[in-house]
Amino acid sequence: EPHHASACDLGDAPTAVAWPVCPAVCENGGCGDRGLDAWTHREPCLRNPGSEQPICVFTDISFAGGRGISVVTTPERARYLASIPAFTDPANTRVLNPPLPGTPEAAAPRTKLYEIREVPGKGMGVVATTFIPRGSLIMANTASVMTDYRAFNELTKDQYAALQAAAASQLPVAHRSLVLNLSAHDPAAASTLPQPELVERIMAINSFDIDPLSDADPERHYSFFTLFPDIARINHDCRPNAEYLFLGPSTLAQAIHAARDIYPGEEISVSYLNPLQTRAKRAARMRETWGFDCACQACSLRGRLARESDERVEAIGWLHGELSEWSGSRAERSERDDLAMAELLVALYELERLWCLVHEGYVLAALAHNAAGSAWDAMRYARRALDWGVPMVGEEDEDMKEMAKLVESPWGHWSWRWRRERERKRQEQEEAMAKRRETEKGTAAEPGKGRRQGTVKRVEVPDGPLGYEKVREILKRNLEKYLGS
Ligand SMILES: C[S@@+](CC[C@H](N)C(=O)[O-])C[C@H]1O[C@@H](n2cnc3c(N)ncnc32)[C@H](O)[C@@H]1O
Repeated sequence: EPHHASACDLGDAPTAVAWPVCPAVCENGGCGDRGLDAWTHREPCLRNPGSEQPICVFTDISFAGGRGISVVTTPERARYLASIPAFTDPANTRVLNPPLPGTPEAAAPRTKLYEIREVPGKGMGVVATTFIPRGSLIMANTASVMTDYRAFNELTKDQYAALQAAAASQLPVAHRSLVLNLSAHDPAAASTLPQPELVERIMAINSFDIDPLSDADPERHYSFFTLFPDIARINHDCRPNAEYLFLGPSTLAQAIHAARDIYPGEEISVSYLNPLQTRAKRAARMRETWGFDCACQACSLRGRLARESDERVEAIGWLHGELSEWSGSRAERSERDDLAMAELLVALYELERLWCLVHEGYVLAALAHNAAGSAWDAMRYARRALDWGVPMVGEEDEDMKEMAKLVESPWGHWSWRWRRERERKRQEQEEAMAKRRETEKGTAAEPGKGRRQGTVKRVEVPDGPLGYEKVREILKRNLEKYLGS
């Protein structure tokens, strides 16, 4: 049962519906709380019995240069959100978004990278109008409507749909119409469905899972279902030419970067699902979660070409797993095998046209080269990993940070001559143990004895042809295991 009580001091902002307001927001110091004052609207609120906190709609119409944002969440989280740089430093978000349709900014002349228009068989889509080089920022959007997963867990569907509708309706008018015009699959939906149902549908079709609070969040990793309305016009492709990247608490924005060079007239695409799955798995997932059949080039391959693509996807998965492993099983393999596997991995990403993921191959190739003591090759791959990877996953990504360190000094990186170092440490440990045993026996160790005296056992690198054959053999063995045939 939602609480029915009088409103807190919430101003006279228009909402689409008359709302019961939960007094807990005020009782707990909410309305007088400076953290919550940052929000221009703090209603409506709903709370079911057993829930610790109400869930309310918090809107800040001044966010991102007057574009606005609405968040369906608890007062505690709203207070926290209001303290992050996206809110406290307005300069961060002022010029991030494309101008809102119908505003004077939209009419002003400017260089456009894309247009939003009908794409046959897909509804609306985003099409490049100029050459967009790989790595370029294509567009960015601050969040419009964010729904805390807590709302899905603690409220009924009718309740959270009502809050989401209020969230959309409290946005400034040009922004609100941008949101309400998004795809609801059925063009008649906007005029036939009640507002809560329409907004719920728009949110379901167009939103991303975002974790904006990350480490600083007291409850950590609580996701928000988040709408970025311009980005929401980008259609899916299993081999996309662009990738999305959440820019974090500094802006609460999502960015789209080109994963490869994009030419005028090409549709800009992202992948809605993990592209590293076989065609059948991708198709099943697409049907199940999105309700449409993907007709992208990779999904339209036939016969042998389709089988080869699936095999490459499986091989990428296996090679990636093996080359990410830094333990005993890797030590059993030779450095040469690692290098051949890394080269193969990079080639497979390229053949599969997985431009949004190829940096992962470069990362593993850089580490494999460094582990084999080949510093310059390692640096070359690490540079490529950064060049391709940073626009896709950001500088703060752990792999990218690792590559930045490797580029600076391959020799000081943990992966440098990994097998040899591992063996040296193992020997040192053995010698220390032996010495301890000696001492325990009461036999005084002679000076210098038991210490390492340049006796590092080098790992043997087998001679003979560097084996593509051998890698094929390993691959085949493991793929059989993996594929079961
Ligand atoms: C986030 S929206 C993308 C923009 C949408 N086309 C529009 O008109 O606003 C997602 C919806 O677009 C359509 N869509 C996206 N990618 C598609 C594709 N590759 N083929 C067919 N329809 C697609 C589906 O209806 C999907 O539910």
